[in-house]
Amino acid sequence: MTHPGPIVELSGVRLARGGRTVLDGIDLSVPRGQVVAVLGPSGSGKSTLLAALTGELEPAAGSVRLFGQPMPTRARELLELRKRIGVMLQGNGLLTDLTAAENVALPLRAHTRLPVELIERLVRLKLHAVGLRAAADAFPRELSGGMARRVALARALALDPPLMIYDEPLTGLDPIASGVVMELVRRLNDTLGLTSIVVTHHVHETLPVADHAIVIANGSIVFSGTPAELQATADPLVRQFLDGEPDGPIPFDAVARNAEAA
Ligand SMILES: Nc1ncnc2c1ncn2[C@@H]1O[C@H](COP(=O)(O)OP(=O)(O)OP(=O)(O)O)[C@@H](O)[C@H]1O
Repeated sequence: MTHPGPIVELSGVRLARGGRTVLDGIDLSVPRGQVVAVLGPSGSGKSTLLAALTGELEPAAGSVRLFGQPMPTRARELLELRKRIGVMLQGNGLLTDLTAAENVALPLRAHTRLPVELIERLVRLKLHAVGLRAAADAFPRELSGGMARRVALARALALDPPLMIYDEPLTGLDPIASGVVMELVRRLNDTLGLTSIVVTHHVHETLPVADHAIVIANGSIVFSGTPAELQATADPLVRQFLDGEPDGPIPFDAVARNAEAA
């Protein structure tokens, strides 16, 4: 099921929440093998974009194509497609009364009929891939924040999805753990032949491992280019976001103002 074109392709996409347009005119093409950073300030619509990528939110206009196919609308086809997308959600989402290995085994138990021994072997391989084979029997509370995040990563990889989507993978992590997780995102992408989309406001931790970056703000994509181009941009809107300045073209109370305009 390989195809030569982009893994993800959004064209003229408009996304609305609660009857209000959150993003409009979104064009995005993610070639196979790339790590793409989707950046933007809080409330800019990153989670909304992510929901469109997983088929959870149907665009109000435009088209979303994954693996060269239009996003299915039928529930059954959507479910099949989702098995090909590994999503690591904000926070860990690990079940606290299950061990690391049992957490990683969950998608395999839910979506395959593989024999128990094979599942155990696959789980060991996934934990090894994130450098945590020794932690297989540990419960989430016994792991550091960074280790728990890596277990969540192993679980997202359990079904060998060709596309990985990370939603704020660094929330709550210290700089060292953040570096480890982002290095891992890059290494797994390259060694397993994946394509990765990292949705985050952690610009400085993410750019070093990204091939391409887009910035969303004020309802659209305001920058698209390489990390080096992003660092060098003079665009005041993008600079305000990169430099973390409270005053500038992005209103400080963007969410409240948008709500008023609705
Ligand atoms: N279910 C919803 N109904 C109405 N408005 C919504 C809904 N979900 C999100 N919004 C609005 O859409 C806008 C974008 O929200 P979104 O969560 O996509 O932003 P974000 O960039 O992911 O923010 P954060 O970084 O804080 O998670 C916000 O103004 C938010 O209030």
